[in-house]
Amino acid sequence: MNREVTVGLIGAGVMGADHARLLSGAVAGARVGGIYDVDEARARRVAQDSGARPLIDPLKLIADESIDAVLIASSDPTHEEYVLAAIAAGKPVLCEKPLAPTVAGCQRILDAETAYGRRLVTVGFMRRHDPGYLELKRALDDGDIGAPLVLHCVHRNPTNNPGQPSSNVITNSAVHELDVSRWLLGEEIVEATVHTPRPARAAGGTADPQLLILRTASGTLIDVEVFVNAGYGYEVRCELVGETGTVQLDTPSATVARRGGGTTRSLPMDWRPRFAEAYRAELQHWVDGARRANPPAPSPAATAWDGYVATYLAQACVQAFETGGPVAIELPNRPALYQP
Ligand SMILES: NC(=O)c1ccc[n+]([C@@H]2O[C@H](COP(=O)([O-])OP(=O)(O)OC[C@H]3O[C@@H](n4cnc5c(N)ncnc54)[C@H](O)[C@@H]3O)[C@@H](O)[C@H]2O)c1
Ligand SMILES: O[C@H]1[C@H](O)[C@@H](O)[C@H](O)[C@@H](O)[C@H]1O
Repeated sequence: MNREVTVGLIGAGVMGADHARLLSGAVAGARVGGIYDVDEARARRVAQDSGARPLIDPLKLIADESIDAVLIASSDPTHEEYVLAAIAAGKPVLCEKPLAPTVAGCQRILDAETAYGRRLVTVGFMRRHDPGYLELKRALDDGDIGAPLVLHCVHRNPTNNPGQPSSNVITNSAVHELDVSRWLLGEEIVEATVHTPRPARAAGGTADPQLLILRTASGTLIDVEVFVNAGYGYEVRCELVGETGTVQLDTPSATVARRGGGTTRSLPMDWRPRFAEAYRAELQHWVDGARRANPPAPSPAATAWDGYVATYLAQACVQAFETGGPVAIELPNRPALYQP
């Protein structure tokens, strides 16, 4: 296929609406053809804005002949059913993270894709397309800072479902660091411990913040402070410490104000402005892949295997949170379809 890719979108909430906006105005070679959301009014609104058709049956939308590729941005527990339907229809599918919230759900997706015999699934771990993270990876891979020793990560949201189960802080939020750390370092995480301070009052009973300490196979240590009810803004930090230097993400800010004897860099209040370029690049990369029979390699994009591993690691961290102890992690063998 070398023509325009017609995308079927499932989920028209915050992310679905943003993806529809990008596909319609900032990504070349794609259009949104149909949209489904259980909330019909939302689907209608986003469909109107992007010139798509609102549909009332998600499985028919996925199977529809006019739909070339499927984008899933519905809530976490609904991903599996839609990804499996896209694989059954033989269509490329970009699924927002997490691939599925349980390891068993991710396994069913791996089994279906392996039986299909070709990779169709991409997982929306968009940080792999962020210019800052790409530069960190380049610096490490080119030997600019020597061998990696420690990766410091901070992931803060102003507010995020106060009172949600404490495990969600890991499976829905820290899962980004679990994915991006193994991608950056190019090796697997083999041990996890989770520490919690006194919970923030704004978290409404959720254990938040949480401090994840992870160890990789070669002995690099990763610390992740994830604090999703931090109040003040949306912020993601990352510093990689190597044997001969360090490299750190800068927090992009459109302006710096100087007044009253100080400087102020503004922070966004959610992920969309912070990762705007990452979302755009992720979608462009996915659309380019869907248009060609053989997508360009190597690719930073996360496969179903990466989605499986992220959920596997998240579950190990939940176990570490619940037991208070270190949890040793041994991944199953990577199926042949996902060998590099
Ligand atoms: N990559 C990222 O940075 C990022 C950022 C935010 C959210 N996400 C992920 O994107 C997904 C959507 O998050 P959001 O922030 O847009 O949430 P949201 O609550 O704004 O939107 C979710 C939408 O899914 C719809 N929905 C619920 N059940 C459905 C079903 N069975 N079928 C179809 N639609 C259904 C809801 O009506 C809602 O409109 C989640 O999986 C989330 O984890 C990823
Ligand atoms: O679903 C969102 C999204 O993945 C964001 O990137 C993350 O910062 C939030 O914590 C999470 O709730």
